[in-house]
Amino acid sequence: MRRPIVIVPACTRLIGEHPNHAAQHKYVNAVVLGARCMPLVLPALGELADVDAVLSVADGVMLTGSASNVHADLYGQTIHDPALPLDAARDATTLPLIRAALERGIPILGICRGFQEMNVALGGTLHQAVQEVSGMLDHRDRPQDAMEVQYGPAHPIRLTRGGVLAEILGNPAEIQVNSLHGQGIAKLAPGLAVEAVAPDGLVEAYSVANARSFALAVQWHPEWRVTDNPDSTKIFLAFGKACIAYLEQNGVP
Ligand SMILES: N[C@@H](CCC(=O)NCCCC(=O)O)C(=O)O
Repeated sequence: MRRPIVIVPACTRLIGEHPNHAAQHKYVNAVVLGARCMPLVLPALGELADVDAVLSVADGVMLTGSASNVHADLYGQTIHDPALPLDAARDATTLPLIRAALERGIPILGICRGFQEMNVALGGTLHQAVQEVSGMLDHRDRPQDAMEVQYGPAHPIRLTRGGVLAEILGNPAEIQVNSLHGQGIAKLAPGLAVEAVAPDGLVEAYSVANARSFALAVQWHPEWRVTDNPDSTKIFLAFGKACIAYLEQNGVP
C-alpha cells in the first residue's frame, strides 16, 4: 500500500518581487518523519482552488503555523493591529478546505495558525492580541531569541482528563509546550471540545467532537524537532495512523 498523502496548504511569500507559495521544512519534515506520510503542498489559490479535486487524492490535511494572522473580517471583527501580516489567499484556501475535509471524514491536524483557522472556519472567534486581554499571559515568542529558545518549553498546559489528546499522550495531567503566537481563541466554535488549556485559561488544544476521524488542533508547535520530543512524536504518529486508516478505507490506491 502506498504512503498516505497529506495536504499541506502553503502560505503566500514574496521572494523578490514575485509572490510564491511556501511551506516551512519543519512541517513537511514532520509529516514524513512524524506521521510517516507524504506531504503535498497546496498553493494558496483561494477561490481558484478546486477543493473537491484536492481532497479526492488526500488521506489527511495538516494546517501549518504562520506569522500571518487570519483576517479579522472572517470572525466579525475589525483588524486590531494593521502592522501585523495577513494572508488572504491562504485564508480563502484553508477555510473551505477545512470544512470539506471534515465533511469527508479526512483526518486533520491544525497547528498554531492552523489551530486558529479551524476555529474560525467552524464559527469561532479569536483574541487578536492575547497579551492585551486582562488576566492573560503574553504567549508571543521573542524574535531576538535563538530558535532553540523560541521553540523551547514556554509554559505548561493542563490536559482535559479522558480527552482525545490526553489519551494520545498517555494521560499526563499536564505537559510543557512552546509558545509562538500573539492571537488565540476567544470563542470556541460550536462542536469543538477543549483538550488543553494554558495557566491563564487560554484554550491550547481542541478536538472536533463527533468527527468521523482524527480532528485535533494545537496552539503550540509539535512539528519542531518532532522526533526529539515524545509528546510531539505521539501526536504525529496518531495523526499518521488515522491517515493510514483513511487510505485503507477510502483512499485512491
Ligand atoms: N499569526 C498567528 C499564528 C502564529 C503562528 O502560527 N506562529 C508560528 C509562526 C512560525 C512557525 O510557523 O513556526 C498568531 O500570531 O497568533
